[in-house]
Amino acid sequence: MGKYIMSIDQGTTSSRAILFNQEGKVEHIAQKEFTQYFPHSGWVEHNASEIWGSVLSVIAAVLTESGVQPQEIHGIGITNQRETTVVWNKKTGRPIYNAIVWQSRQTEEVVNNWRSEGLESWFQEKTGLKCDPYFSASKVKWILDHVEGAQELAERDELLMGTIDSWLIWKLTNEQVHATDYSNASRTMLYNIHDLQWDEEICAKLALPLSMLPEVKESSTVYAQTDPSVFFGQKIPIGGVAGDQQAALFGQGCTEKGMTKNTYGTGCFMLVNTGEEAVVSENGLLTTIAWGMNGKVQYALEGSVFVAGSAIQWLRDGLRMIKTAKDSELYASKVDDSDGVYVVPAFVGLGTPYWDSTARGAIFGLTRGTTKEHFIRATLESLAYQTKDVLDVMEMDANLTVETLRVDGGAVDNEMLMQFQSDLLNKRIELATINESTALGAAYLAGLSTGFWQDIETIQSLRQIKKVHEPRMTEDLRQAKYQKWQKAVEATRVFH
Ligand SMILES: Nc1ncnc2c1ncn2[C@@H]1O[C@H](COP(=O)(O)OP(=O)(O)O)[C@@H](O)[C@H]1O
Ligand SMILES: O=P(O)(O)OC[C@H](O)CO
Repeated sequence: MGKYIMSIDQGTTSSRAILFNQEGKVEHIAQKEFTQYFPHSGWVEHNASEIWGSVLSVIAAVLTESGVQPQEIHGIGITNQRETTVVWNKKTGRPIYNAIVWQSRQTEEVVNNWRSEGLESWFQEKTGLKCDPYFSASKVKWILDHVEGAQELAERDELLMGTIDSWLIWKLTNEQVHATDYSNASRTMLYNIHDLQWDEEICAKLALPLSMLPEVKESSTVYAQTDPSVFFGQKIPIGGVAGDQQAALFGQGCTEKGMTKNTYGTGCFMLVNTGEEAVVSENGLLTTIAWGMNGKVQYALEGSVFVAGSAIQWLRDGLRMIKTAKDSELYASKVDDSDGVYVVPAFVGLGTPYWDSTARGAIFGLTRGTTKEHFIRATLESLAYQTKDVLDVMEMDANLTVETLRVDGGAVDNEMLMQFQSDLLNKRIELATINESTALGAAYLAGLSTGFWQDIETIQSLRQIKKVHEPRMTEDLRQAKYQKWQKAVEATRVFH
């Protein structure tokens, strides 16, 4: 048995390869950023070949830098930015257009047409998703409509499509295997999450030949062996695949119904495990597949905050108020509160529960006494307020009370923010020793299918808690602060 599981974490701005040992600890990490293309306002694209190059280079780097031999890798887990869509030519193996990224709004018109045809609930009932450019369906449609000859090639069975996991599996197997997992399929808006099949009616509506779509497999199963010509002379099983937020849910050990995690990265993504029930949301949450394993599928409800850590980047790069994201805590801790200042960072609209793409950022409550410290604190607090917006509707829709929120992502090292989060939610906040929940989740999925770890109980026993925050705020203060936030959001939304 090999000594390590390698996770390939293909994110929106960088690719990472991480080696985990049998205790679930990080042995080594290599990371590489790649180019973001913004061809027009609101468009975001990636070069899928460059992504593949970045993945190969981090695999090489993690092995060279750690001195681990390729034959010591027991299995590979893949986790990825979700929804981002690649269409490639089966014969040449080359993408016919850039990958259209989940953040891109270039397919707004496609989606508007569907909305005006009244198809929103039709899509939602089948896929659990909102009719939005965020998901893959409008992206693949756009590529087929805009790339010359693409529709004909698709009909001649010469094109394949996939999310980034599929693209990487295809490349790692030297263009032999075209597959994806349940969690990624459930973000395409093409997959029927109840029947567990590509939805033929949706594909017909989009004129999308079913032959373009990958085979959907369990998240923890052996997909294929890597081809020795691409993976350093070795055949290594690809044993686990999941979209990054679902992988983080698994990595956080949220394997039982009601367990919830929130990831504080560029945006925030909160998922609650709803077990074998696909709960339908009344409040703008998405119903999605958490993972499929051992012949069963588990579902989750998901809420998204579009701007979270990126608001801190804005303080750093746009306003130049801080030099590093970490400095935000230093300044914010110099004051007891934001002195009535509220920042609503709706830079690209608002996600759950508002789904208001027209809203833009706003600041309230400024006085002559407002200082930089108050402003920074208010911006940090906005991450916590937006998280409360999501958690409140999540508890309502899932009909449960979340006792503990498990957190991960770049911003959780900020103790001021995490304490404020605990105070505002009136809940216990838990940080695990390993903050790499996404990569860890993919490693666990791969390790379970390849016998590196025996069962879910084994991996649960590996989880160690680094820090806990307990609520300390009075109920009156909590309510007063949150009501003010709600007013700020309301006011933001009427400004156009
Ligand atoms: N100490 C901190 N306080 C607040 N935000 C932070 C802190 N450290 C990092 N961040 C934010 O976290 C984000 C990076 O987290 P990460 O999980 O790597 O994001 P992603 O995976 O979305 O790229 C950045 O947006 C950064 O501004
Ligand atoms: O790559 P990340 O961490 O920004 O995650 C992106 C999400 O999967 C989008 O749905």
